[in-house]
Amino acid sequence: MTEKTVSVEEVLKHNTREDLWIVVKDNVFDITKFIEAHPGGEEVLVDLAGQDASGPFEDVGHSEDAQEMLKNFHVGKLVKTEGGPELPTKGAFSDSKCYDSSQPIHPAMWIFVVAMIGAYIAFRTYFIK
Ligand code: HEM
Repeated sequence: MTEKTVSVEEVLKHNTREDLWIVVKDNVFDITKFIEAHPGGEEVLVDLAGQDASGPFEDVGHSEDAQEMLKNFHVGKLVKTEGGPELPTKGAFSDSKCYDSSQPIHPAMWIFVVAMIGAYIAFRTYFIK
């Protein structure tokens, strides 16, 4: 039996929470029914709907169980046509909603820390006799 093939155009259509396909390493998966059960949360998957999720999937360092699980949702092999549309991709952690440890701490965080220290000193000064 030959494996089913899926075009980029087809994947692009399944880009909503109610109808959610993603691509991992040139294989297409229909994960609509899985998103609620995903241990990493729904949003990261919805954010990648109709896209190539290979980068983020790899970055998380999913277990073998997770890779096995993927097979249950297999639709077919992705076929790209020359000159055709490209699948959007988040590439790596830094573009997705996943935490990116390579980014420096946001300046607003420092303001918050300084404000908390200031509040603590004020509290000690005025309320503790
Ligand atoms: C449809 C494909 C996916 C499947 C079947 C899947 C499955 C799983 C499973 C079973 C876990 C539990 C830990 C483990 O066994 O590795 C997990 C955790 C996680 N997944 Fe996925 N995942 C998928 C796609 C993604 C994508 C595209 C992202 C994007 C960033 C993602 C982000 C995460 C995160 C952040 C965790 C860690 C949750 C935690 O430990 O708190 N997953 N996933």
